[in-house]
Amino acid sequence: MTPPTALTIAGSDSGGGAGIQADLRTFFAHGVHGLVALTAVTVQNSLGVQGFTEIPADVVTAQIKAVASDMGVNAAKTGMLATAEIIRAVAKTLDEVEVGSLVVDPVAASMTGHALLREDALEAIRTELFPRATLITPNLDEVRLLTGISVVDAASQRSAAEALLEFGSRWVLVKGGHLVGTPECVDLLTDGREYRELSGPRYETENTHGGGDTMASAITSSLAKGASIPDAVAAGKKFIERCVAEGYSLGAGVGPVSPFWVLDR
Ligand SMILES: Nc1ncnc2c1ncn2[C@@H]1O[C@H](COP(=O)(O)OP(=O)(O)OP(=O)(O)O)[C@@H](O)[C@H]1O
Ligand SMILES: Cc1ncc(COP(=O)(O)O)c(N)n1
Repeated sequence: MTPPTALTIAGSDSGGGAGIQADLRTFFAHGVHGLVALTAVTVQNSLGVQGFTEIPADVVTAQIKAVASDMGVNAAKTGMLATAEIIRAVAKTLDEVEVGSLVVDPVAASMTGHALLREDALEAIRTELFPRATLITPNLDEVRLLTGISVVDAASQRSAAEALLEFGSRWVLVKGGHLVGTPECVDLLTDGREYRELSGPRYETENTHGGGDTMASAITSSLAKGASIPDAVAAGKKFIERCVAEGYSLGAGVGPVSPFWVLDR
């Protein structure tokens, strides 16, 4: 039987733990066929990002059109988009093709603090992509960059989610992984009417590289299969929790989260 399809519009991680590599292994783990529009080639390993080269915007557009026109896209997600020019091209192309739901993970930097977005690009994400998104999934660093709000507790997490909704996405998921010192990892999902706190244990681990990408692509996989946003996010939270719990050391720095546990099911 032909599986559902999900498209990732994102960068490559030579270390294989984040970016399109994380997305493709997550799509595979969900029984979803992964399609790719590559935006950038990064040079990175467990110690960080040494640099990146972006793909020309017209080539990003052509990749999206090629797969959307022929294979169909049940759901799409964006990750590292590198430049304002690529963001504008992606936004325009998404208006011209059918992609079902769109999850925008506003990747601005690697967890090691290296910029993955040129300076003028954040504004383009806010104005060009958020209004087209079914769901946006910022982490707390991205929330601060996008809204100026520092999330320190449940109240500021809620204020930040409300500020983010103003940019025009249907739903916002404010991920709480970076709120250290709490025994639980709480993510807040809202569309401005419904507020759902998704809470789970915080695992003591260094190996969380690719966690954001894996979460967003798990959600995108469920959307590709026809789930609602609340159901897709709840399933994504369960999936990433297990992937964080089973993250492994690789290299001298931060290891990746692991979707390999699905192979034992
Ligand atoms: N130590 C942890 N234990 C359990 N769950 C975690 C942990 N760290 C993050 N998570 C969960 O993983 C998901 C990704 O969260 P996070 O806020 O870390 O995003 P991110 O910064 O985009 O990810 P990363 O930068 O690691 O790729 C969220 O659902 C979060 O609650
Ligand atoms: C190509 C690419 N995309 C996204 C990330 C973010 O992932 P992380 O925050 O885990 O470093 C990354 N490091 N590389």
